[in-house]
Amino acid sequence: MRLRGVGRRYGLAGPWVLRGVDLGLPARALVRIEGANGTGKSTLLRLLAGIDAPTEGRICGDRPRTAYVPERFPAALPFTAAGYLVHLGRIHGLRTAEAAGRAEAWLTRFGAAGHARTPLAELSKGTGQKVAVAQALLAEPELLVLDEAWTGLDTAARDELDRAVAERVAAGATVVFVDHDPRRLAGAADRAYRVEGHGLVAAPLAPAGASAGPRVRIEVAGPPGTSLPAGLPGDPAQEAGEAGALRLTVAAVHSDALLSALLTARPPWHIRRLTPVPGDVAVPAASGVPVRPTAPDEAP
Ligand SMILES: Nc1ncnc2c1ncn2[C@@H]1O[C@H](COP(=O)(O)OP(=O)(O)OP(=O)(O)O)[C@@H](O)[C@H]1O
Repeated sequence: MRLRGVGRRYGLAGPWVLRGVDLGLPARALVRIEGANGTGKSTLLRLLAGIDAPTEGRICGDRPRTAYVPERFPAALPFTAAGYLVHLGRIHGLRTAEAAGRAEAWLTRFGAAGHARTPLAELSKGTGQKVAVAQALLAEPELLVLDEAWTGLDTAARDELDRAVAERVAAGATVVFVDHDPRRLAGAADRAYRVEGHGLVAAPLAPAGASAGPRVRIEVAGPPGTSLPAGLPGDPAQEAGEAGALRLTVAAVHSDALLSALLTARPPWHIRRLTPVPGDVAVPAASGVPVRPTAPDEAP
């Protein structure tokens, strides 16, 4: 999908918010959009998500299966949390039982399973945001558009969303996000753009002075004569490890997806050790990966 010469203004004679925007969205990419307040970030995301149309210009190519987390969640809808997720899952083409299973799984991942039967209107802002994020993730979209989706989430849920984003990208999806925190997924983004002067300009991937985020080292060993699979999540740096092992260094946000890819490779790779890179800030707890590293200095 590609935006060509896209412009958007509100009202017949309103000022242009965006103009002449050209943007291609590659597969398997994490794309950050930044910019000052009111410059048009949400406008751009709504166009990308397909819930708004350009005033001029075109969006070309086949629309990927798309899911979107808006800046404001419409909490007044007459559903329970689980009912809403199943309804959205059905809209995304899932069977009811499958949608219900995914709804339960995502609510559990975000620590909101206890609110499955709570009406949306009675949810706290943070729990409502977990539901908003879950509705987008359960669709396993090819294009995931996140407008300040981390806002209002507790620390554990923010980390979980980081991991879910990395998993989506590892699965080949494109994730486009806006977040007020310049450190959000720093070190993991593949491209960054700033909305400026009604257009898009390339932005540095990690702003000067911002942390590149915690990293982990993973010592792996493959069957003799096997080389590392191509296209691994997080594009890990490689160096020789101990006793014929390979030492991979990757942003911690990609570690779950990387471990999964290695363990499910054919033939599978053996994980010998996982350690945080000294000097980086704390590594988020790994989840959903059927391996526990055995080193005494393993990540928490
Ligand atoms: N539905 C709308 N009708 C009229 N004007 C709108 C509408 N949506 C956005 N705008 C205007 O378009 C401009 C860009 O808004 P937008 O929300 O896209 O910016 P933003 O960069 O996401 O802002 P913020 O950082 O504050 O979230 C603003 O001047 C805003 O008032």
